[in-house]
Amino acid sequence: MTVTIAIDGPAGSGKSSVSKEAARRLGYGYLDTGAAYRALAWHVLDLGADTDDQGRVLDAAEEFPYAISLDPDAYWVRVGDVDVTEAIREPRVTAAVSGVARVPAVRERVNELFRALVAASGRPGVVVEGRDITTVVAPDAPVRILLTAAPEVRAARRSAELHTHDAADVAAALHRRDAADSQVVDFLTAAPGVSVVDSTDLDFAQTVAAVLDVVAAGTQENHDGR
Ligand SMILES: Nc1ncnc2c1ncn2[C@@H]1O[C@H](COP(=O)(O)OP(=O)(O)OP(=O)(O)O)[C@@H](O)[C@H]1O
Ligand SMILES: Nc1ccn([C@@H]2O[C@H](COP(=O)(O)O)[C@@H](O)[C@H]2O)c(=O)n1
Repeated sequence: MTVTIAIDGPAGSGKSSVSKEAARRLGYGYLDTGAAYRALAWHVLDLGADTDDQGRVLDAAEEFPYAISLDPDAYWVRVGDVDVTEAIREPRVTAAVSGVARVPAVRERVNELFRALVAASGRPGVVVEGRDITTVVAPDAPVRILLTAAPEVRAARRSAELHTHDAADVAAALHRRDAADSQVVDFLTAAPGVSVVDSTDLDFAQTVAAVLDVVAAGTQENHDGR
């Protein structure tokens, strides 16, 4: 059976970069669940529809030819024949994604897809990151982590990444998205049994090491049957 390492957290907390590196070190797959919501938002926009129109979003989700790589060294995302790996990070998609993610029937569909992708991964384990992995997608995972950092630190990291954009605009967009997303799922407080890794005062390497420590403890505990 494939081991699931579940990691949740707010925008810019380091989920993707830290999960990808942890997956490499463990020899596991890496599943970015936010990419499915982003790709669906891209698809709805590509169809010329409004991402706030729940009926159109659901229709689009039913005809959604989505594919994603679970290889942490060869990451790609596709909708049909189109490689959308870069396009789903564009600000217009980021601004629209919360509208798509708040449709309950869409969430049920993609959650089934995530579980199927993990089961079919052919890897000993998969690091799955998102917002509701520890609570909804894989509440029974042997390792569940809430990766967090102070809001101003997350905003600064994201704006260092998007250095062509105004820092205040980047911070405002990040906080707006967290506010919208947290109305749908709670990724700001750890559910019972979920370990918190706070990277506010950690650099990237220290954060990866902290996550791997939790993984080692959790998988050992599971192995011992505790
Ligand atoms: N501990 C850390 N110290 C310094 N920089 C970090 C740390 N963790 C992550 N970063 C950097 O912060 C930025 C945001 O990280 P990342 O994209 O992984 O966050 P995320 O939680 O996946 O965000 P989103 O949910 O918006 O996709 C990246 O540039 C990443 O390299
Ligand atoms: N498990 C998840 C993962 C993501 N979302 C939504 O997708 C958006 C993009 O996620 P990123 O991790 O790529 O930033 C995010 O803002 C959420 O709206 C989700 O609902 N559940």
